Amino acid sequence: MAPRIILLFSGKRKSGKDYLTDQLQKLLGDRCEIIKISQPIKSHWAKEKNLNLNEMLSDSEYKEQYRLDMITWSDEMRDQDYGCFCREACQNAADRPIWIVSDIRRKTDIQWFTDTYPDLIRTIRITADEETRKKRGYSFKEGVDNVVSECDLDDYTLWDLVVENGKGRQQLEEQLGSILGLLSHL
Ligand SMILES: Nc1ncnc2c1ncn2[C@@H]1O[C@H](COP(=O)(O)OP(=O)(O)OP(=O)(O)O)[C@@H](O)[C@H]1O
Ligand SMILES: C[C@@](O)(CCOP(=O)(O)O)CC(=O)O
Repeated sequence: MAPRIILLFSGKRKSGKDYLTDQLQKLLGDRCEIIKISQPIKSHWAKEKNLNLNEMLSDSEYKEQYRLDMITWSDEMRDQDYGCFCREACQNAADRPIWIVSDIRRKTDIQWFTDTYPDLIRTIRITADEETRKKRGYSFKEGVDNVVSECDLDDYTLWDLVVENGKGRQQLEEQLGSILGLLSHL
């Protein structure tokens, strides 16, 4: 079964992309599949450097030591083929009607999904104020927080939905309800 809808989630570090997409998955159960574009990047890096892949995929501090190197390496790969990680992540995804891509970071990510799955794409931006993100473990890092990886979608305005997940956030049920609204035609 090919996906019937693909939700693309974007947001700055510690805005809550993994948190909200995990909660959404709990609600949707086996109707949905979470896809991470960073999965093939982290897998490659974990193999190369003999690292703990599960820790790399979690929200722990562990992955932060390697973020800068992973950005540099993955951008070199994208320069040759901007869709390489999107494609690999989707190839490994289960056949489920709803795909949730939890880490859209670049305009080229949106372009690849829109070109590959026309009409199925909905884009969601998660926002959170800096103070809240800092409480969740964010601290500014040169070469990480001021480069394309974090900033390319700052000036993107065509979101289907923006979900506030900082100080002004609604209850979780309301946040999830607004996202479910994008699936109402299914
Ligand atoms: N609405 C929320 N309520 C409670 N805790 C939250 C909420 N949103 C996020 N968090 C917590 O904040 C931390 C960071 O969130 P999360 O890992 O989802 O961010 P992220 O955007 O995926 O970050 P990164 O880009 O660094 O992977 C996690 O420990 C998560 O549980
Ligand atoms: C290297 C990178 O994929 C790390 C993403 O880690 P995370 O989604 O923040 O867990 C970021 C990027 O692709 O620019």
